[in-house]
Amino acid sequence: MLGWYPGHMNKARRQILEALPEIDVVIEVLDARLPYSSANPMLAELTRHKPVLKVLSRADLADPHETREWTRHFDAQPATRALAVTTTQARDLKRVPKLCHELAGQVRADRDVRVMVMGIPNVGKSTLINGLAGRSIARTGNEPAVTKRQQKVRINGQVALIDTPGVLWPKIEDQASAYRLAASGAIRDTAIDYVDVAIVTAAELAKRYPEALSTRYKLKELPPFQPNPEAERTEADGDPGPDLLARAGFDGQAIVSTIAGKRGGLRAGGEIDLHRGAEVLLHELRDGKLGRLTLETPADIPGTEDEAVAEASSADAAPRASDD
Ligand SMILES: Nc1nc2c(ncn2[C@@H]2O[C@H](COP(=O)(O)OP(=O)(O)OP(=O)(O)O)[C@@H](O)[C@H]2O)c(=O)[nH]1
Repeated sequence: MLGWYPGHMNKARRQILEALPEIDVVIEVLDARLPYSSANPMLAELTRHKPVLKVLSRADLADPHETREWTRHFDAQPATRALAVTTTQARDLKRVPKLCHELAGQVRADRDVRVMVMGIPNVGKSTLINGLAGRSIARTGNEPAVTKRQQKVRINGQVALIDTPGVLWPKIEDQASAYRLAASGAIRDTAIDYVDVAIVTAAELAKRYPEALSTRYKLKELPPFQPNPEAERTEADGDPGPDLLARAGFDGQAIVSTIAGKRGGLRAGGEIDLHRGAEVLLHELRDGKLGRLTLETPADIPGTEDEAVAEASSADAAPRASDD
């Protein structure tokens, strides 16, 4: 999966290491809907543990309660502050220079605090740089990368910002993260089977936000279970494997199937086009049409005590997707 990234990894590492002596504070842009999975696991090591401002972008699409949990979680870490923003809104960015100053500390009182923005593709880095600069200096959207020399721009409040972001690869070594990244649109739709992503996401949403799902798609009754051929698949070709998918099986597939049935995916002869259901669910989720949702909480971070508790309680409770 995602053979694209390793080649870019070295380039990203080189670019960051070159800029590093210049940098006092790192701004790490994360997606507020998946702040764990949209992080790069090597960032702290790569930047030699420089102070970091975690900017949680797309706060407009995330669950405000969970966003508060995440900012609290990050604020409790050493040399770390967090700020949730709608990156496209300049007024949300006003606190950034002050927070960078606080993170840089006294030693930098004699000159500008030097800051570099880093993060995975499409997370909002350029939007943040342009918003902070008050003009368009970094490319946004899907324009191809053009190599150019990094320059510093002075932004409000004695902060000098490197105009080119450090593009890091996303964390893909863990299955749950890969699915969440795919659900959010952060990794290409061709990277993991599209229908699988929708099935796992539907089951997750049924656990975390059953009302949002049932309201949007009027899920009163689920269709009878259809065996999911995808769940039979064995782990191969670096595929994230069937575990999460198999677990998501019943509820996830039933939901995607119901959505397909209601939104133009019912074929002649009564056959259901799951791809259609997947398309509707994933597009609408990404567009915020299901409301403000967060796909993971600090308790979902693997290896935390909280995670063990969360796993146990979700296995006990395991609310059915038909909850209305
Ligand atoms: N709804 C919403 N959309 C945002 C937000 N921040 C960025 N976007 C959108 O997300 C898309 C990607 O933003 P970019 O700033 O280009 O992301 P990037 O990290 O620079 O992307 P790459 O150049 O691929 O590395 C754009 O369409 C932005 O308008 C936000 O806070 N809320």
